[in-house]
Formats: sequence, C-alpha cells, structure tokens
Amino acid sequence: MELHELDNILKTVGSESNSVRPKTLIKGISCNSQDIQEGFLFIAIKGYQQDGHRFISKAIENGACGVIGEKKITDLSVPYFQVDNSRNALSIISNHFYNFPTNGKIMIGVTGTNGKTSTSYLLRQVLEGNGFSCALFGSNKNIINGKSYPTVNTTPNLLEINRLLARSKDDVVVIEVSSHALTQYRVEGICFDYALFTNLSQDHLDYHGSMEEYFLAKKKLFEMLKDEGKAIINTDDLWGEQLARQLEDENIPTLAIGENEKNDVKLASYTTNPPSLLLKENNENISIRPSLYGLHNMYNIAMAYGTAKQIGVDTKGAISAIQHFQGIEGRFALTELSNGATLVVDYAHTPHALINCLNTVRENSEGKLIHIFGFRGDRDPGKRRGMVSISSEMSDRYILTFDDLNSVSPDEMKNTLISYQERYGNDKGVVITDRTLAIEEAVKMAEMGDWIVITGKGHEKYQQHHHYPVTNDEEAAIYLTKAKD
Ligand SMILES: CC(=O)N[C@H]1[C@@H](OP(=O)(O)OP(=O)(O)OC[C@H]2O[C@@H](n3ccc(=O)[nH]c3=O)[C@H](O)[C@@H]2O)O[C@H](CO)[C@@H](O)[C@@H]1O[C@H](C)C(=O)N[C@@H](C)C(=O)N[C@H](CCC(=O)O)C(=O)O
Ligand SMILES: Nc1ncnc2c1ncn2[C@@H]1O[C@H](COP(=O)(O)OP(=O)(O)OP(=O)(O)O)[C@@H](O)[C@H]1O
Repeated sequence: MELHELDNILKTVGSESNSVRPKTLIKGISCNSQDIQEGFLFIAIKGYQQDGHRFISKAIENGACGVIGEKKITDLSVPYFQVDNSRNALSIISNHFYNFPTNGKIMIGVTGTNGKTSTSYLLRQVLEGNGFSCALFGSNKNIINGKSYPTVNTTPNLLEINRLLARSKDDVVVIEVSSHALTQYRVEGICFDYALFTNLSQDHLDYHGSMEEYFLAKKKLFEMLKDEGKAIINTDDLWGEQLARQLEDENIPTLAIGENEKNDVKLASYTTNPPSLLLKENNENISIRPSLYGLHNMYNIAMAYGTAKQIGVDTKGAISAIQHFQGIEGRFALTELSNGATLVVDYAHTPHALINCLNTVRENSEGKLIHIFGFRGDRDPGKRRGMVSISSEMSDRYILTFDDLNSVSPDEMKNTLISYQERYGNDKGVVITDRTLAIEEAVKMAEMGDWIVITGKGHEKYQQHHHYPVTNDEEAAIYLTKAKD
C-alpha cells in the first residue's frame, strides 16, 4: 500500500490532509511510536492513559513516512492526515494494508459478560473435530493455524487481528469481542457471519457508566453482521431476551437458545455429578455427557452446539466433540489435593459468575466450601459489594485477599478489603492480604471432602510478590497442601 492511496481509503472516515503525498510505499503500520521503523505509518491515538499525538515527533525520528491523527497539525516533515477518529482509521487502514484477510473465512464474534472464552473454546473444539480449522482470538491467547500467540487484551485491535489473519489458513475465525473493543473500534470493518450473546451482568460500569450503555456497546456486534448473518442468543438472560426482541424488529435472523419451549435449541434438562445435558432441537432429543460442570457451562455448550450446527457440523459429530472437551485453563479447573479436599480454580470475577461457580460446587459437594477471592485494583468497584454478599451467604468460610493490585497501593487495597468485610461481610469471613498466606489458611481449615475455591485469577500468573515462592493459585494450593502433609 502506498501513502497516496490513503486519501481514498480515509475518505470513508472523514479526513483532511496538509501536503502532497509522494508515491511512498508503506512498509508497516503502528499506533505505538516505539514500534515505528523506517517507512512505517504512525497512527496517533488519544488514549485513556496517554495521548499518542505527543509521540508524533518520536515516531518521525524513528522513520515514520506519514502520520495520521485527530488534531490539526501543520508543520510536520512528513505527510499528515487528520481524521475524525484515529482508532477507526487504524481499523480501516489495516484492512487495506493486509488485503482484507477476513474475506473468505467464516467470521464469528462472541460477546457477553461471562462465558466468552468457554463458549469460544467449546466451539473451536467442535469445529476442529469436524473438519474445520479454526482460528481464535481471546483473553487466554490467540491461535492461528493451530499455533498459539500471547495476547494483552481479550480482543486485540484490528491491526493485530489482521496481522495474524494475513498468515492464517483457517476456515473459521472465532473472536471474543469485549465491550471495550466494540467502543474502541477494535473490530470495526469486520463483517460477521455469526454473532453470539452469552449474557450480560454487572461489570465494567466504571467504563460504561450504566447497564444500558454497557448493553448498547455489546449490541454493536450485532450491527456488524453480514446481511445473511445470524445472531445466536441466550434468551434466558434478560438482556439477551431484550436483544432478541430488538433484532426481530430489525429483521435480523436469530437462533434462540434457552429453557423455554419456543427456543430453537432448548435446554430441556440438566443433571449434575456426573454432568449430563438434554437439548431439544426440531423435536429431536440430543443427549450429551460433558466433562464440564455447572449450569452456566450447559449454556456455553448449547451456544457452541447451536453455532456449529449452523456452520454445517452434524449432530453426532458435535456431541462427540463436546464430550471430548476437557475444559479450559482456570475455568472451574479441578484438582484433588493430597489432604482429600478438592481445589477449584476459577476465573469468576463478577457477582453473576461467582454465583454460578459457588452453586456448581454446592451441587457437587456436601463438604465445607472455603472461598478465597479479592478485588482487582482499578476495576469496577461497583461489583465488589455483591461479590462479598454472595460469598458470605454461599460459602462456609471465606477469605478476602489481594487480587492484582494494578495501580492501587497495598495499604489502600487492604483498607478496602477490611471496609467491605466490615460493611457487607459476616463472621464466616476474614481478611488475609497475602494470597499465598490466604491459601495456606484455607488448606489448614480444609478436611477430607471439603472444597477450596479460589476465584478471580484463574490460570493467570501472580502480578504481586507473595510470601511463598509460587506463581499461581493452583501451584500455591498444591505446594501448601504438600507442605502441611
Ligand atoms: C483502557 C483501555 O481499554 N485501554 C486500551 C487502549 O489503550 P489506549 O489506546 O487508551 O492506550 P494509552 O496507553 O492511553 O496510549 C495511547 C496511545 O499512545 C501510544 N504511545 C504510548 C507510549 C509511547 O511511548 N508511544 C506511543 O505511541 C500508544 O501505543 C497508544 O496508541 O487500546 C489499547 C489497544 O487496543 C488496549 O491494549 C488498551 O487496553 C488496556 C491494556 C486494558 O487494560 N484494557 C482493558 C480495560 C480492556 O480493554 N479489557 C477488555 C476485556 C474486558 C473483559 O470483558 O473482561 C479487553 O478487550 O481486553
Ligand atoms: N455462561 C456463563 N454464565 C455465567 N457465568 C459463566 C458462564 N461461563 C463461564 N462463567 C463464569 O465466568 C468465568 C469466566 O468465564 P469465561 O472466561 O468463559 O468468560 P469471559 O466472558 O471470557 O470472561 P473474560 O472476558 O473476563 O475472560 C468462569 O470461570 C465462570 O465462573
């Protein structure tokens, strides 16, 4: 792509430019001045922490052959294009630069507060097990051509997605689409074949302001469906039901998933321990014996099943792949500890996810439930009260501890934990700020048949330095149980 072509490309997003542009080949694109090399295009973004326009001179120093930004700038030594929205421009340009790598692939977006990762991995397993190769972009990692790449965000920006997809030979691409991504144009320009809605509950209100705004952000995904595209919606969720009604008014085809008879894929019954699920589709009974626990996972299975069937997987092939699915790192991951207790490490970090996680434990156990959790620094404080109330009600003992602190100081988070415990907790709970010491305490309390449930971080590595030399929750629990033996 050459610099002068940007005039045409950027017309769609509203642009002005200040100089004549030579036929310069663009060798790469970045919105980070530190990644700019000779012949790259720099896109300046006014971010949440920093203003990319401040780094324009650094980008030019590093070799930028042109710059895109939102501010009026007249005195640059390289061509400058002023656009209404740099994030949108980044997406549009990256599609052209990488020659529209989503073309010819079946594009699937999965959104919702909880269950994006679980549903996406289930769906990938069903597709891969039935002859489709499947790329995946999500919070754990990105996968193309069966190879994994690390990620920072749940949804990378389109430059990153396209960079990987340009090399992908996969038939299908599943993207976990966060509400942040939808408001930040990170998937702008993708035309989706299927858009999935798992559920909506309280999270990220520090960012979106209200549940209505959060819902409207999620709804954007369904505005990005192709004309012949289809929405796949959990209608048992109140927001999902509302979305399905709105899409019906807008004549957008929908596959409805839920317990009610009127759904296209009906969750007819579910039993625990061992888990079994009966789905009904077109009056056909579909009996599945998954290795996953919990009603929430039955919804994830139904969503993945319904989507795979739309793509052309047959019922038998879908059931078999679901039954072989062994779960995902850090999502209700079970370990039998040497003291006879069961450890659950789960990524639940919303009140809704906590209810599901603790309920699933209750359905499967009569022993004591000892719960360890904390609050992530800098993340939606509005959900903390609900999390403490749920744990104090549903567990036998709970320990409030540090999660990732991010920019919050240890003293500030300690005071926060103490104050939430005093205001919304009860005498089942204590505060032990060091996460490994909290796990040690839980191990001391636990007896044969009890369950230690550690939520919030899942498989993620600790950011904080803790008392014991371990890197994540599972390692900590195993290490401390052995130490006690
Ligand atoms: C608050 C937020 O959403 N931030 C996201 C946003 O960052 P930003 O553009 O505002 O970045 P910034 O740090 O202010 O910098 C502004 C610009 O200056 C540039 N810069 C900066 C320094 C420099 O030396 N040179 C330079 O050019 C930066 O490259 C950037 O382009 O855009 C970036 C690129 O897409 C994201 O990586 C980044 O996610 C951060 C890491 C983050 O933590 N985001 C969370 C809130 C988030 O998005 N979470 C959702 C999942 C939520 C969920 O469902 O659980 C997600 O999709 O990950
Ligand atoms: N369908 C669901 N409904 C409610 N809770 C769920 C559902 N699926 C999973 N959960 C809970 O939410 C946690 C996170 O699950 P998952 O990673 O699949 O969601 P996610 O939407 O990808 O979250 P994130 O974007 O934060 O990674 C799980 O560990 C589980 O406790």
